[in-house]
Amino acid sequence: MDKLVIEGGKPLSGTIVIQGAKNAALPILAASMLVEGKVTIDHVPKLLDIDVMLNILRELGCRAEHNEETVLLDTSSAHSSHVPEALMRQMRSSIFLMGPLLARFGEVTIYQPGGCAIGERKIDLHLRGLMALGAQIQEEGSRISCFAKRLKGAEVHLDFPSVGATENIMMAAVLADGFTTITNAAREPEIQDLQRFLCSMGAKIIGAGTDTITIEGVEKLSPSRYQVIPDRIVTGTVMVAAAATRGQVTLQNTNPSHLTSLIHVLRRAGVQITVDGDIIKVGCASRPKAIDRIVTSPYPAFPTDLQSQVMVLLALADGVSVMKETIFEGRFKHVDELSRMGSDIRVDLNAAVVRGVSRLYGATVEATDLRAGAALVIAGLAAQGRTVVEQVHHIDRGYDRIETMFTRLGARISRLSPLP
Ligand SMILES: CC(=O)N[C@H]1[C@@H](OP(=O)(O)OP(=O)(O)OC[C@H]2O[C@@H](n3ccc(=O)[nH]c3=O)[C@H](O)[C@@H]2O)O[C@H](CO)[C@@H](O)[C@@H]1O
Ligand SMILES: C=C(OP(=O)(O)O)C(=O)O
Repeated sequence: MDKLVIEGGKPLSGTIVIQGAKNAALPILAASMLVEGKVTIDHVPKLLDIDVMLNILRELGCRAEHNEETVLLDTSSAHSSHVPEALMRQMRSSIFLMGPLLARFGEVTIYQPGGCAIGERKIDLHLRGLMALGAQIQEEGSRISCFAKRLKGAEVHLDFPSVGATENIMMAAVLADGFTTITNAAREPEIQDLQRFLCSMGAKIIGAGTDTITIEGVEKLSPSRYQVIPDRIVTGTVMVAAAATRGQVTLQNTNPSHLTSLIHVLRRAGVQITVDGDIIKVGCASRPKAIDRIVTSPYPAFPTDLQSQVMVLLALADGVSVMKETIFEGRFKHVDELSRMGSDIRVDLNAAVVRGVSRLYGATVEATDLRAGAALVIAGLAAQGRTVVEQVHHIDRGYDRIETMFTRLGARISRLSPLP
């Protein structure tokens, strides 16, 4: 298992170009199964989760290459609608194959998806959405089989604005007969990106980015070339790292409008942020200020995927902050690890009370999930002394060589891999 070794205490400085968004690229790659032919997707980051998605697509019979940041897919040779359990279990996003395979083949067999242990993460909203479109679903243990000769447009109301369920239902409805309306849909930028990709192939969808999405089913889609949006969570991670190390960083290829809630929080903490087109500049010369209340909620509110990273900044802030996590019940696992580094954080149910300390100290810590791991890297960069972050494979799910990214900004960070 790889480890990251960080010699902390050095302010980050320099310029960085932000990678394409994992959470946009994954559903877009799955949605490519809706079309027969050659699809090109640009700005796809080199990540473990992307490798898993491409392996699943190959297993289904597609040809897939990932050169630099471009994925070339040929879906015309796809012959299977059965995703093997071992691949399903490698990540949560394997669930995105359900809607497209059902729409294309009239049947799909999948298994309960795997992924980081950040909560129970049911898939009931995905299944109920597909049933509303006319799918018959059989569940036997972790195996889930769905059938529908042709899906039929319907009104689907989500009890909770689930990102993945919204995307799965959109993808299934694109080739359904008639109109589908999704109400209480999630509004994340990645959903808008999926709509743009599907429309580039000839789908008829409006409303992504609002809570009502309307899809008019079409007979067939045509292959296209598409570029995914910048990763707002990686952007946010670098912004917080710049602030926590009291550095000065310029981020290129960002979409600041996707980060309004984070920018607001960082400015309240006293971090200087300037925005110019797709460039964000972050600077922090003095100790950040505490923030009395941050609550994670669906977009456009503060994202759960940045909760752990911002907690590191607040752990170093002047005063007491409170962070409430409302999306995933198991997303405070970084707290125990941060306490090894000298933080003072108490968790009470879904709230963390963070008493800022003037300094964190290097320690050996474990990345328990993707964003918890990113938070520990930020803590290591800001801390005095050496930090070793273990279980780096979690971080590799979402960051394209995080050590290279931070080395470019002057950090002293390297990866230790076990000898083969
Ligand atoms: C690949 C991707 O885009 N991942 C993101 C996506 O995950 P994901 O799509 O899995 O997140 P959801 O929005 O679906 O989940 C939010 C909440 O709804 C619950 N739920 C979800 C589906 C369902 O059928 N039943 C149910 O109860 C989940 O357990 C969770 O408590 O949105 C999350 C919330 O912004 C982000 O943290 C993830 O980074
Ligand atoms: C939780 C995340 O991703 P996933 O839904 O793929 O587990 C994340 O990106 O922080």
